[in-house]
Parts: sequence; structure tokens; C-alpha cells
Amino acid sequence: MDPYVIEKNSQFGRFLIASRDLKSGEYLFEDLPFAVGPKARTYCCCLECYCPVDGTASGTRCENCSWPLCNECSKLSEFSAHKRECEIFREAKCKFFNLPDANATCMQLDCITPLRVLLEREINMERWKNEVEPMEDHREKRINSNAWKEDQQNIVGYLLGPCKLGQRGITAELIHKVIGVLEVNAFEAKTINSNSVRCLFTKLAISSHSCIPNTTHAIHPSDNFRMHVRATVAIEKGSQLFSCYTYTQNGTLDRQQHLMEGKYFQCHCERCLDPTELGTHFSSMKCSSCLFGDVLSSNPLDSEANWICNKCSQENSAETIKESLKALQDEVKCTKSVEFLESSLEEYEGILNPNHYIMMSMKSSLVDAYGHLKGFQYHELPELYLRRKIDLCEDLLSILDIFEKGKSRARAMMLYELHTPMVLFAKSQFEIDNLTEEEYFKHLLRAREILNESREILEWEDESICVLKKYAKLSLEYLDKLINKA
Ligand SMILES: C[S@@+](CC[C@H](N)C(=O)[O-])C[C@H]1O[C@@H](n2cnc3c(N)ncnc32)[C@H](O)[C@@H]1O
Repeated sequence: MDPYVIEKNSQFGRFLIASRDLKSGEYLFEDLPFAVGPKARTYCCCLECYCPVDGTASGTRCENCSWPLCNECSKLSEFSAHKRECEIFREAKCKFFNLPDANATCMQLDCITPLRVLLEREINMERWKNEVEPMEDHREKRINSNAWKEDQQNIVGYLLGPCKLGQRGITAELIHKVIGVLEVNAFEAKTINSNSVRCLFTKLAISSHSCIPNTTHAIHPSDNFRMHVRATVAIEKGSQLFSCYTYTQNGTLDRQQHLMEGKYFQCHCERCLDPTELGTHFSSMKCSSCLFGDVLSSNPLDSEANWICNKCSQENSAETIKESLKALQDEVKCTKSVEFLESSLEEYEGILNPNHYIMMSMKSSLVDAYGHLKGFQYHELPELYLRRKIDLCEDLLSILDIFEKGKSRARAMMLYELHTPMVLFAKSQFEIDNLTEEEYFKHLLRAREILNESREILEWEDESICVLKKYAKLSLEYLDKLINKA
């Protein structure tokens, strides 16, 4: 029996419901993409392996159809991803037009993924009818947009004109449907060489969005982009399954804008409705009037609503808040220097809540730096910085425990980052007699617990794109040896 059933209502369209109680970490289902191809408005890439390719006259091309392939793929005797469109381009004599500039966006490639969906439809009509045709494409919301006009010219006109797809019974309406389905439903994935692609999965795409999801998915490029879906938390029978279509680490204003522009809906999840974002104050600013209250949106679903201090009731226009946030973001965007990040964190304490997403993003950059960046690698890191990294990881985890609760990849990665400074800090404290043998042992066991939780979650990833999966296993072996010695 499937762990889910599909239901439908006017708020969500189709959605997934747990058909029984699901355990945290329970495997739910797998999905193979209906089609895989380049992302929209992308750089020029190889149509077989998606690595970047020079789009100017000096770039390598397919001998048969003249479209971009990398040097290695151009020597293949048979294609896999590029095979079908290659025949279409060759038969219709549709040549690739070289780009004037190697860095230009390659709009010509926008037709590739829709074309792959259309060609798969011809040989897999049953899956098309059952799984792709019912997918949401938001035609009525897209039809008057500039993007629709661009797609009409760039994709529909091209496929029906030079590529002569009309001769195969393909219509403009069908092509627009496919473009909409891809825009609303496709998932971004990485190839084994870490190049970006989009994949049209049909099962998980039915799940609704929430900014506090209860499922996680891992796409395995080394296994035909097979997707594995699991529950991150226990889910009661009859509850909705949610994935997240945007970034949980963005504030409500940015998440709402992303969902409206890309997926054409407003999210009404518990987190979006709450100005404090579930008590985290992830979007709250400090009041410049009373200096100690938090300034929150009076209506997080309305990007133009005023922001009000929860202590002195001082009001600020949405415009003022957006301008301040933009100025702060611009300031921290360019530099990743540890000293600058640390001093900005201190400086912004008077402007932003310590849990604000800008603060969290700087803390996350510091976690990436401490232990890894030249000059701050573990072997040269003083105890003070080890302690600092532990505190930063714990701050970030306290937020992830709310927004990406349970067995999520984001938590796994942060737990991994946390275990190393914990071990090193305990070791150095033991060496200078600040910890007894028993206390040291307890610290090591706690670090092992953290690392093991991380390893269990990372086990679900494809090793070809997740190096941490291997590192977590090796670190656990090392830690077990250390514990046995202690
Ligand atoms: C990937 S599809 C999900 C499946 C879709 N409901 C269907 O019937 O095919 C995304 C679309 O579902 C709807 N949707 C998903 N999550 C939603 C949410 N939290 N609130 C409102 N609509 C949502 C929106 O129309 C969105 O554009």
C-alpha cells in the first residue's frame, strides 16, 4: 500500500495525504524523472553531460546536428540525453547559432527541456496522460506575462517553425502547457559533475509546499536521477505531506516573493502567517526608537504592510524596512573575510534580532570558514575559535530544529560541522587537565551521537555529489577508535 493518497481541493489543487502513520525517517517512495534537461535561461552547456561549453564559434559542437556538446561527449558513438533532439535538429536542419560572447545567456537552449518532454510524451503516452497532463501549469496567470511572450517567440515559434514539430501533431497550446508544467513543477538537481539540470518528477511534484516541510528528497544523478523521498518527522495518518519549493533560510518577504513569482501562489503556512516566524524572530529588526523592542511586519502576507515595534508601537513603512535590509545585505554580500563577518555580526546586533536571517547567513559563512578556510584550518585553530564554532553551529541548529525539523539534510550538514570542534575542544581541555577522563569520555560520546545522527541522514544521499557522506563514515570510524582508547 502506498504511504500516501492523492486528494484535491480549491486551495492546493492536488496534494498528498499520509495514508497511515509515518515514522520519522521512513522511506516513502521513489520517482524517476519523466525528462531531464538544461535549466531555463542558462549558460551554454553540453547537451549530453551539461558541463559549460563555449557558445561562441570556437566551442565544440555535435557533428550530426551542430548543437553544443563538450569535447568528450562529441566523441561518443551514441548519445543518451541528446539522442532524440539530435535527430529532430538534423532532419529539420536546425543549426545552433553561435553566441557573440562566451558569457552570454544561451536562450536557444530554453527549447531543449520542453522538447525532451514532448518527445518522451510520444513514446510514453500512458505516463504522460496519467502523470504529466494533470500537472498544474498556471496558464491563466502566465498568459499575460512577458515571460509568456518570450517563450512564444523563443520556444513555441522555434519548435513549430524551424523544427517543424507541427508535423508531429504538436500544437502551440501543448508546448505552452509543457513550459508551464516545467516552470511550476520541475526540480533542480546536480549531475555527477555538479552541473545544474532540471528534472520533471511527477510524484513528489504533487506534494504541496510548506516553509516548514515534513519530507525530504535525495536525487541520485549516478542512478538516472532517481529520487528517494522520506519523512523527516513523524506524520500522522491523514496529515498533508509537504516539501519546500523555496529556501527555508530566507525571511518571509523573500520566500513569499519567490513563491509568487515562480510558482504563482501565496503561502499560508503557520510560519508565514506568524510575524515572529514561530517565535524565532527570523525577520525581526531592532527598534531604532525604544532600542530594545522587535520590529515586526503587521501582516507578513502583505509586502506593503507597515512594520511595528512590539514594545513601543513605533511604526515603519515597508519601504523603509526593505531599504535598510537591502543596504545591510549589500554590505555583507561581497566579503567572506572572517574578521569582517565577526565585526558585522557585532555591529548589526543593534539593528537586527540575533536570529535574523542576515545574522544567520553570516553565522553560516563563519561555520564554513572556521576549520576549513586557509588560516583557520582545524590544525591551526586556537581553542577560542573552536568554542566559537560550537556556539555558531548550535545557534544555527536551534533555527533548523524549527524550520527543517527532524531528519533533514540541512540539519545533517550542521551536525557534521558541529562534531569536529566538539571533539577537538574536549581533547585540548583534557590535555590541559580542564576535563577529567570521565568528562572527556562523555564529551566524546556526545560528539559520536551527533555525528551518527548526521551520518544516518547523509546515508540517503548520492555519494557522487555528497562528499560529506563519505567523510561522515570515516569520521565515525576515527571517533570510535578515539573512544575505545579513552
Ligand atoms: C508543484 S505543484 C503541486 C501540485 C499541484 N497542486 C497540482 O495539482 O498539480 C505547485 C502548485 O500547487 C499549488 N500549491 C502548492 N503548495 C501550495 C500552498 N502551500 N498553498 C497554495 N497552493 C499551493 C500552487 O498552485 C502551486 O503552483
